[in-house]
Amino acid sequence: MMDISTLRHCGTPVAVKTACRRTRFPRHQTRAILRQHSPRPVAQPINPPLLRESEHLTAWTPESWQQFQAHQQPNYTELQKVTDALETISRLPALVFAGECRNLQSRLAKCATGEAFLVQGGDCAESFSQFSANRIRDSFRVQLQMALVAMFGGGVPVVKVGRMAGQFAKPRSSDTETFDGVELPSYRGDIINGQEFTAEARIPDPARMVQAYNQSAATLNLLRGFASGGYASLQRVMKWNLGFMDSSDKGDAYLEVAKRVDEAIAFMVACGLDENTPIMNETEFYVSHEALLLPYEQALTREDSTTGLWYDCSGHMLWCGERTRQLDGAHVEFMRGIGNPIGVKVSDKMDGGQLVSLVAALNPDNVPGRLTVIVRMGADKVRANLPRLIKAVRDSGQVVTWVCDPMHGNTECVAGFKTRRFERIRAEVEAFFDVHEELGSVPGGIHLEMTGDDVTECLGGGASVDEGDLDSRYHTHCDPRLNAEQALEMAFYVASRLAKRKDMMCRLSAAPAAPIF
Ligand SMILES: O=C[C@H](O)[C@H](O)COP(=O)(O)O
Ligand SMILES: C=C(OP(=O)(O)O)C(=O)O
Repeated sequence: MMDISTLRHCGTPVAVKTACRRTRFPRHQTRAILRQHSPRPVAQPINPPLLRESEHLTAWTPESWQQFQAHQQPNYTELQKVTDALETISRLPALVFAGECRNLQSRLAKCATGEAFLVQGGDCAESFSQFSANRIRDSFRVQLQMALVAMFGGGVPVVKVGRMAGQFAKPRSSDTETFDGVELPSYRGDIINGQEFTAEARIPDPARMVQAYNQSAATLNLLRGFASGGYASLQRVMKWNLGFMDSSDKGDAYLEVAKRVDEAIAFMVACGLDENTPIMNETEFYVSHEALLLPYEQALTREDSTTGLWYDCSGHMLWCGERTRQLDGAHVEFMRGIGNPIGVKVSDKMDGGQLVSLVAALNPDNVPGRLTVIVRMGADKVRANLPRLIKAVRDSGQVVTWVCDPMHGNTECVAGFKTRRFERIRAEVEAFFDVHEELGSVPGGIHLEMTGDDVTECLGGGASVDEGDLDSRYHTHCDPRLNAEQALEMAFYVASRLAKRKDMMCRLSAAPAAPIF
């Protein structure tokens, strides 16, 4: 894999140019590589005025967010019940360990440099009614398949992070929903209120936080079992295919990859590889969710006895949504103080200066892997808007992991259903890779709303879900998810782009080094 150290063999910018010419790189890619690797001032301090703007972010405690405006929070009416639920949760065990969060952060640092790739996916909104071991298994299984496809095809390690075991709270565009002339408070996720369209269900119920905690604990328990108990063993890759994909194109394509992996493993075993090593039988799987419901997140924030840092132990990675990422808001205040790796969602509404300020507030020590910027702009907007964000962050010397969420900017309403077209989703991923290729920056991962179920929520793809199919298996509690086949199709596309990137880097590193003198 090409990284800065391999490029050093190419020597000066002139030598890089020569190497690029020898390997017949298109001119724009040569320019991009030069930009990436020519000497540049070491991390400049962020604009002083921006630093001054965020000076209020100094003393942090797990509850300091309460002094700032918190958007998208429920209006609980029974305050004693809120206190009781939060007290209960704060006495319950942490769901994740700080050491696991640190491991994930080091993996995400590799995604920032192109030495690994993040595949983050799962439900838009986990729900109490659809909670089942089979669903957890199927979601985990399709994420394993995607990782295998991306790793085998793209030649990079894949970091697997589920939107699972805590993805219960939803930010909404409007506080109310109207149906048949009846207006009710919006559904905000099962951790807050019920999806049924009745006045009673829509009342925020604090006891739901305890139920969400319990469901997260059970989900995580099962995921840990699958990850380390043999289910994820590389010798089972042929068995990961989901039954309903047996006769599909993508299912067949997956089996082809699995067969080749199987053959490669047989060869390595013949060479003396020990089949019983953990690397063959276990996998790392992390969980993440949007840290939206701040009282719940605070109740799970614990001091790590090893480092003295505070970790939000509700999940390994937490992110701040597009609607709650205000620099002077409560969510940013909360997120800046936790030790977990964190993410921030960013649309085309973000400008370069704002992003630089936000990154500085959330990752003032510029720690690689600490901050993932999850870009969600819509297929049409990425080419026009992402370059200025990448350049602003790069010029300020900040290190972030760039990830593409091709779901949230591509939602539309068709035949009364919120849906997304696979072709638009893929177009956004394509634009994301293209922009990074042009700028010489690193596409670090993908973030998807997806499920292991055979749902019909997103249109198109090889599975050819069309408008008439939407109402047949539309089960999401909030936004439309890719079904297993569509998710796998996306993994094949990502693998092709990773392979292209790797090939580009290899050709460059293989070019004869220019003479040093
Ligand atoms: O998942 C993201 C948001 O919660 C969701 O897109 C909001 O949907 P809305 O615009 O229908 O409120
Ligand atoms: C609400 C979400 O995304 P965004 O903040 O990007 O709208 C989400 O990922 O669930």
